[in-house]
Amino acid sequence: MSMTFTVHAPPATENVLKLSGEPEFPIKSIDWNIKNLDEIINSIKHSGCVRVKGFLNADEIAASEAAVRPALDAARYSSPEDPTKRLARLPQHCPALTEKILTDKVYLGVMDKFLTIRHTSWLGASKKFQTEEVPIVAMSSIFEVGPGMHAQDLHRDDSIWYNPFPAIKPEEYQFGRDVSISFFVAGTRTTVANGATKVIPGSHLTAADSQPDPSKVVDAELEAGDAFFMLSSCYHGAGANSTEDEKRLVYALFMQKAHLRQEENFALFLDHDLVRSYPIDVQRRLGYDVCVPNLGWVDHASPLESVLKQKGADKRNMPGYNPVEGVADERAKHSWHETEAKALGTA
Ligand SMILES: O=C(O)CCC(=O)C(=O)O
Ligand SMILES: [Fe+2]
Repeated sequence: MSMTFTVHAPPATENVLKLSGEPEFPIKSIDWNIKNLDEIINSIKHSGCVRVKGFLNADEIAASEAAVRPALDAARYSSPEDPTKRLARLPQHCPALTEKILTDKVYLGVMDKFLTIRHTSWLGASKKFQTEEVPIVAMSSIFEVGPGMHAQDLHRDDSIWYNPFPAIKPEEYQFGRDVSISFFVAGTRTTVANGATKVIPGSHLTAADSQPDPSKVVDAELEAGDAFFMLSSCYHGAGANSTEDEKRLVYALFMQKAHLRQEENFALFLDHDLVRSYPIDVQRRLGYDVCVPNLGWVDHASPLESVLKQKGADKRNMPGYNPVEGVADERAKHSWHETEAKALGTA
């Protein structure tokens, strides 16, 4: 969640956990190139966050910055007290980075593991009806934090979804508890001095309404090109940029469960031709498909078909709301374009 706070966080006691040997909730650093995702997934389950090394190579770091630089330079600070530039719409400002992230096997593998939703219900007494949906993008952001920027208050990015969760022990963590994962990619090196994100590892295990303990804050410093996964229930906040002249550039692309309202309202703003220029699976992840069985439709069809006019893109078994085999209705015998679109004169 993008937040600008004028109230300063209480002074943080940095890295206190490191004083007594191995911290209970370490922020592990894991190579992007790993074959098996378990280490990343288990680290996130346990500590709430993990650093992943080398997500972008030097060329990709430079190309991403070149893509966003004109818009960043044109943006203004909202006030002298807030020397941070924040751009929304990463899919518009930086399509190559957006596509790289949204097709990356590690990114999707982690997101799908924590945020896939499953549901069972019944149609009548005999037809069991099971659905499953992968997560979609929650929000995107490009932020460049300038010298003099104050620290953010510690916060949870997922408070926007009213998710109520009780306090648990690390071994009690169940997939499904979290509704969103925050994901940052460092465009420049992030350090304590230039305001690297401050995180309370392990705070995802505390109850939703519990206060953060600033004495447990750890600095999640990153090299340029590194990425940082963090459960959105983890308390965190930008550090203060106390440098004379360093700007901290970070890209964010968060994911959320697909049945919740998207944090960033892409559909009301992104140009349809821009969205269509992405591979269809990326379009789905951007939220331009229905969440099965039937959430988010337009004209009773997936927006991929009815809005973006991509014939045959509706991935559901049937275009009408009737996803159970053997209970087809009349509409299900035809594709959306053969029926509704013709009637509307849009086919
Ligand atoms: O600047 C950062 O490192 C974190 C920003 C953040 O947490 C937010 O804007 O919600
Ligand atoms: Fe945040």
